[in-house]
Amino acid sequence: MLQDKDSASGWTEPRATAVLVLQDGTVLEGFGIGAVGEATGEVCFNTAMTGYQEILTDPSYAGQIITFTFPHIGNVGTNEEDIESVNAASSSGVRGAVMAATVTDPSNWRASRHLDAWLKARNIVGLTGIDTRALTALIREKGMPNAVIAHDPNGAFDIPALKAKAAALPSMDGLDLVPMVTSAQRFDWDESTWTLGEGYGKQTEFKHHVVALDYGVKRNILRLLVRAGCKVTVLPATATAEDVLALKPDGVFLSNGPGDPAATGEYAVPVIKKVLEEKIPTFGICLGHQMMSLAVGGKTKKMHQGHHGANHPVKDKTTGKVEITSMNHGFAVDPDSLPKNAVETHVSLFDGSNCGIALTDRPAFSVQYHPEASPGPQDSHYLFDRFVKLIEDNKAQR
Ligand SMILES: NC(=O)CC[C@H](N)C(=O)O
Repeated sequence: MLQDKDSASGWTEPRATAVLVLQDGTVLEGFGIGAVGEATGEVCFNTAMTGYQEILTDPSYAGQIITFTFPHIGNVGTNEEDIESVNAASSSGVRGAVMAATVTDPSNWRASRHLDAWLKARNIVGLTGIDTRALTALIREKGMPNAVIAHDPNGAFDIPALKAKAAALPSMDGLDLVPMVTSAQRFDWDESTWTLGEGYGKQTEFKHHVVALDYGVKRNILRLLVRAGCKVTVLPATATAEDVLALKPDGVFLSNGPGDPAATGEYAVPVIKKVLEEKIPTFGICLGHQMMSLAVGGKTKKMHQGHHGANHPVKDKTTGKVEITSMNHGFAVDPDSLPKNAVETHVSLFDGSNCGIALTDRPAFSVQYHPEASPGPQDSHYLFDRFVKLIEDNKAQR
């Protein structure tokens, strides 16, 4: 895509204004959108056909560049509501966005901003106009590569330097990225600060108090906990077991988040172990699920291409029901590593990987997927009721 004038016809091929340079030296040239500059990360593909704004604000994507397999991204613009990060810290998630088609002007009654301006404001470097099918095929074959994404309106790229930079990036294996996105301090989640949808009316009376350990929590999880009747206190990922217990919670929620669960587990697992020892009802999602598994002695492993999409069928082995779920994970719990007191409750019908556990000797369970993300659309919301039931049963026993 170099600028090259054909003097006979006067035709000019446009100059590339953005590039994606993979660790293996592959260079993909296209057009820049969003933030100008360079960003680095692990490239994963997301197959969701809707929800790009939720995806781009999910703190679990910290340290990653997303390539969308759906070609038309951005055509409904962006709005003030479909945001999953909960504060300034957690909004520094995804590093880059790769899209097939040129982003058109927004056409939607909810749109308040063009994706271009919105990406700029969130410091996300974007690239359009590349063959995302080929990139996805490459990821399927070779696994998720590290890469540098660069956007320069003048198209001046030092390709050898970018290649060297991409090749030198550390693997996601072993990276604790939670400090980038966790809340700096404790706060009580207040629904009224957000524009609420139907059924999400402001709660003024709460039946239960839940402490949410924030490893990069998504907003809709907090909203659904509130809708289920819980007052939610959010604690930073570095909170100690004493910090949690001092609040005398009826339940503890372990959030989703970025990076390698084993790395974050170094400081989070002792806290989770203590919470489980105290028999406090506990519910974990995604990174929370992985770290609950680590806390009972299980192991996690890096996946080849991960699961990122909104059409993943999961079977609840306790009811036999299949739900269509949203997923975003690059690590998975090894079911063979689980101890006897951790029963596998959910499995992926795509590849049989573990999607959930329940403890037999503690009021605790967790899932690998995102029950709050509603692709089913509400197939998995029952998990929030399951959590509240655990809390209620636990209260009744005391
Ligand atoms: N969404 C998440 O919580 C992701 C968990 C973890 N970072 C993974 O990639 O597997």
